[in-house]
Amino acid sequence: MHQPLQQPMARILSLLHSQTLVTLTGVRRTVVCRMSLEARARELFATAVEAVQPDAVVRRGVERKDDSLVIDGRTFALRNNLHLVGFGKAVLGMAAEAERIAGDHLVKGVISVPHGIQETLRCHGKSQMLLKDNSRIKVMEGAKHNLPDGDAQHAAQCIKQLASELTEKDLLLVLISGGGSALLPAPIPPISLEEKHDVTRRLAGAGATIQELNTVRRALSLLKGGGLAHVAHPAQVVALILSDVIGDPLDLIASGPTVRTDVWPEEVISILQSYKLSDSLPASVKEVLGRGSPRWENIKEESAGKGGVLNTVIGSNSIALKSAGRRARELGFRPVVLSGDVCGDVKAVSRLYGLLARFASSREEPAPELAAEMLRLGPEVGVESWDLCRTMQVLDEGRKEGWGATCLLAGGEPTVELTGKGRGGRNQELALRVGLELRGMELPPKGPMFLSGGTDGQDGPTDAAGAITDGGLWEEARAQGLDVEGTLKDNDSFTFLSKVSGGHRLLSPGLTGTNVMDVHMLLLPSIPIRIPNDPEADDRSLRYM
Ligand SMILES: Nc1ncnc2c1ncn2[C@@H]1O[C@H](COP(=O)(O)OP(=O)(O)OP(=O)(O)O)[C@@H](O)[C@H]1O
Ligand SMILES: O=C(O)[C@H](O)CO
Repeated sequence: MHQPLQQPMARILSLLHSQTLVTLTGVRRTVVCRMSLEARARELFATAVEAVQPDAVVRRGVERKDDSLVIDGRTFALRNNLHLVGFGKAVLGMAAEAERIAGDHLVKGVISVPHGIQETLRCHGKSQMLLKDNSRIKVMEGAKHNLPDGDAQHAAQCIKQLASELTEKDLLLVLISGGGSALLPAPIPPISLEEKHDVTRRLAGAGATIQELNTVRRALSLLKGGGLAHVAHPAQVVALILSDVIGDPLDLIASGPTVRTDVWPEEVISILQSYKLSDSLPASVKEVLGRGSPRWENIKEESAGKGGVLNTVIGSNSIALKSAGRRARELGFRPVVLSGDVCGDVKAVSRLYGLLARFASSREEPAPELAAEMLRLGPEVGVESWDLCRTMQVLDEGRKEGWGATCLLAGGEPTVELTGKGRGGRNQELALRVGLELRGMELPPKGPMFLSGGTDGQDGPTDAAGAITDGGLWEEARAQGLDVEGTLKDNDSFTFLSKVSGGHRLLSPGLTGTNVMDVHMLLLPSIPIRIPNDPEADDRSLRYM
C-alpha cells in the first residue's frame, strides 16, 4: 500500500508524464493511442528483426572511406585485393551489401548458403538480399534441412581453395552467421562426411548444447576452430559475424573458423562420454582425437596488421532488443531489457514471465514470496540475479508511481523437452505456457500480453515464428473444446494455436533472412494508482495505451 506522503508525488509524476506526452510527441502519440496492444507487439517484433537484417548490419558495420574500409575502428586499404567468403543462413544478404560497398575492389568470392534460399528470398521480394547477375561472388547452396551434405562439403572445399591462394597483399572478408557449421563441413581425413555427421547428429539428438556440439565439431574439422584463418595466412582476415549464440562467443558461432581455438581431446572425449557416445565412435574419429592438438600457430588474433585476424560481431540479439526498446518508447512504453541470455526449459522460463507479470500488475505491494521465487528461477534460465533485481526495481517504481505502460524485453534461446510427436516450436510453446500463467489476470488492453518469436521467422518445423498470448487463452481454448494439457504433453503448440480463435495469435512473418535467436516481449499496461477520492484514478492507465 502507498504511504499517504507518497501519493502527491505519484500524482505529480503522473501529471508530468501526461504533459510530456502532449508537448513532445503529441502527434505521434495520438496515432499510437489508437494502436492495439497486439498491433504494437507485432510492430515491435518487426522492428527487432529489421534491425538485424543482414544488409543493414553490414551497412552499419562496414564504412567505405575513399579507397579503404573502416571496420570496428580499424582501416583496411583497398587495392583491388579484396576477397570474400561466407557461410551461414544470413550470409547471402550480407554478401550482397558487402559487394555494393566494396565495388570493383572485390576480386572474387564464394559463399555457402542454405539450399533454396535464393528462390525463397526472390519469392519474398527481398531483392536487396540477392547478388546481382554479374556478381563476382559465387553462390553455392547446400546443407538441406540444416544438415551437412555433399554440396556443402564442395562449397567448403571451394572456400578453402580461395583462402589458400591469398598472399600477404590480400584482404579476406569472412561473412559468418548461424547455420555456418553445417554449411562448412571439412572433416579431417580419414574421417568421412557421413561419419562426422553421424557423431554430431547423435550428440544433438541426445540433447547436447551448442557449446558441446561445436566443441566436438571443431576437433574434427580442418576449417573450424581457426582453421580457415590458418589456411588464409598470410592474408589479412576480417570476419563479420552475425551472432546466433547466447553471449556472442566468437569461438562457437558457426564453430569459429576464424578464431584460433586449442583443441583438448580430453575435453572432447569427456563430452562424448557424457552422452554415452565414446564407445561407438568410428575408428577414424578415434584416430584424429588421438593425435592431440594440431592447431594453428600462425594466427595473430585481434591484430590488424598483415596476416592478422579481426573478428567482429556486427549483429546480435542485443542489437535487436535495443532497437525494439527504442521503438517501444515511441509507441508509449517504458522499455526495460531483462536479459539477452534467456535459456533453459520453457516451463521455467514461462513461470518467470508469469511471475514478472503478476509482480508488475499487482495493485498492492507484491508478496515477498513472489520476488523470492523469481530470484530462485532466474539463474535456472540464464537471467542473472542482478538483472532480475534491476528489473523488479523498475517495475516496482512504475507500479508505485504510475509511470505508464512497460515493455519488458528479453532474448535468448530456451529449450523444449520433446515428449510428444505434435507440431510446434519453442517460441509457440513458451507463448502458450505464458498465456496459461497469465490466466485470471486482466485481459488486454488493461492486462498483460506476451510475445515470443524466432527472429529467423521459423519456429521449429512450422510456418510460424512464434505467438502472442494473454490471460484469455485458457478460456478461449476451453470455449472451443481444445485440450490444453494434451497439447503440451504432445508438444503440439502449432496445431493448438492454429485453432484457437482462428489462429490469430500466431506470429507468421515468413522467413526473415536473418537469425539472432529469439525475442520475448511482455507488454504491461499501466495500473491505476489508488488515490482516494480521485475520480480519474481508473482512467489514468488508459491514457498511456
Ligand atoms: N513439436 C515441437 N514443439 C516444441 N518445440 C519443438 C518441436 N519440434 C521441434 N522443437 C524445437 O525446435 C528447435 C529447432 O528449431 P529450429 O528449427 O527453429 O532450429 P533452431 O535451433 O532455431 O536453429 P537455428 O539456430 O538455425 O535457427 C529444437 O530446439 C526443438 O527442440
Ligand atoms: O552454425 C552453428 O554452429 C550454429 O548456428 C551456432 O552458430
